[in-house]
Amino acid sequence: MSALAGAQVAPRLTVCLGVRATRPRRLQATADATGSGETRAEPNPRSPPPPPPAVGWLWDKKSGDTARRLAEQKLRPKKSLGQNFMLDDSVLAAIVEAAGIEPGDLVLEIGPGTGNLTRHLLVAGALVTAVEKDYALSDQLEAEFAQVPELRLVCGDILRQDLGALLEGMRRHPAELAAAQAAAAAQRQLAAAGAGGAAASGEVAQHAAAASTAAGQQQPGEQQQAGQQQAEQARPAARRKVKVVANLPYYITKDCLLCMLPTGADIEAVYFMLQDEVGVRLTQEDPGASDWRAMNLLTQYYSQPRYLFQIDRKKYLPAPKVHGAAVAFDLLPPEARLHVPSEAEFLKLVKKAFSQRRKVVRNALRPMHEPGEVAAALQAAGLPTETRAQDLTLQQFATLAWALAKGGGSGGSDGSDGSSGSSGCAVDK
Ligand SMILES: C[S@@+](CC[C@H](N)C(=O)[O-])C[C@H]1O[C@@H](n2cnc3c(N)ncnc32)[C@H](O)[C@@H]1O
Repeated sequence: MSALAGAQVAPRLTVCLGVRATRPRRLQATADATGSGETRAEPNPRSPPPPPPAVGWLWDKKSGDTARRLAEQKLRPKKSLGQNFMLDDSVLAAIVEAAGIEPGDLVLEIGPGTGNLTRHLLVAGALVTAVEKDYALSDQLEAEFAQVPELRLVCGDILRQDLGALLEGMRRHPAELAAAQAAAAAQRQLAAAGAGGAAASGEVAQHAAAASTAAGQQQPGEQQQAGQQQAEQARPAARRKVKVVANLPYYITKDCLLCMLPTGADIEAVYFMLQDEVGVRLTQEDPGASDWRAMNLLTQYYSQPRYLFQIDRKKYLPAPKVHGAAVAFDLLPPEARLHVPSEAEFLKLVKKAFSQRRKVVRNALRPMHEPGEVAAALQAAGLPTETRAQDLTLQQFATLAWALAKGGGSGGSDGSDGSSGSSGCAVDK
């Protein structure tokens, strides 16, 4: 049974994890998830068109004013948490547009902060799970979005989450939401039927019970709309991939990428706002530059990175020393990755080759492989024996790995596919 199935209303699910003690989940009653006083699924076909989505009422320019809201709440940006808040709504809108967010999309947001990006995601129709480490901000969000079941808030450190479990929970969200919405609709009907006599309320009560367990039988008009919604949201949920969207605290950029990049089986794409310099470096295609590093190879192995746009540093509060950038990483599912003898050994080989950048590869790979063995493999791969790591493309590294595997070195195939799976930080840092 879903976590919300027993509730007769549509509460927002808050999960508190991390160093602070887990607080009891708060189930807050509301007769109307939109907060507008209207219902979202009117059974009467002559009723006015359906009102805007649940977060519509939250959305206004003023509430998007990050600087004012921080001041009102007496919250100072914390440097230790990489808090550089985005002040420009058009930047947030642009990244949501670039991510192609559509109604029902499952989105993981890292560091929602004041909820400014979160709002854009919700208005685009996403079902958002947001992980915020700052408890002061998290509490604020919790209060503000209490009536918005489309948002699930996790208070904790993204790097300490079990990513696999988090993603699994996100897949259950549409079904839980549909059940909660149906239960809320039933609750409204129950209230409306209060004056309608015992027979009618008996019927509705029966309906409420059914709806609260599995979004079950409903009244005709509502049944159609809720049914459609449920079908759209719940049916493909088991297979639906997640998008990650974040104005990332710069200090966790690399760790977040190491966690997320290998999850192409579960995550479709990652859209990060990060330091411009990092964005430029990670999206360069060819080797040769002094800033071509193991991280470039790893990024290319797991994804197709795309530089989207630069973000002026003055658009952040406080303004950091350097400009930002929006970058997309389209994650490759395991079957679409470059074929290598063993994924784990391949990544070890790349890391080792870059560990002593001044050395040629055949010396840098010691003691993993003897220089003579590497020289022979380089020759077999059609590469000069004086090759340095920063000269090699991903494909050339793969060719070298195959040549070494055939030569029987310790870094060769271990017979496994080396898949790092889809949960947690499986990449060896
Ligand atoms: C750059 S701010 C972005 C805030 C907001 N999304 C915006 O665009 O203005 C980074 C946010 O990530 C939060 N944060 C920092 N470290 C985190 C971590 N390890 N896990 C989750 N959130 C974190 C900060 O508290 C802050 O709210």
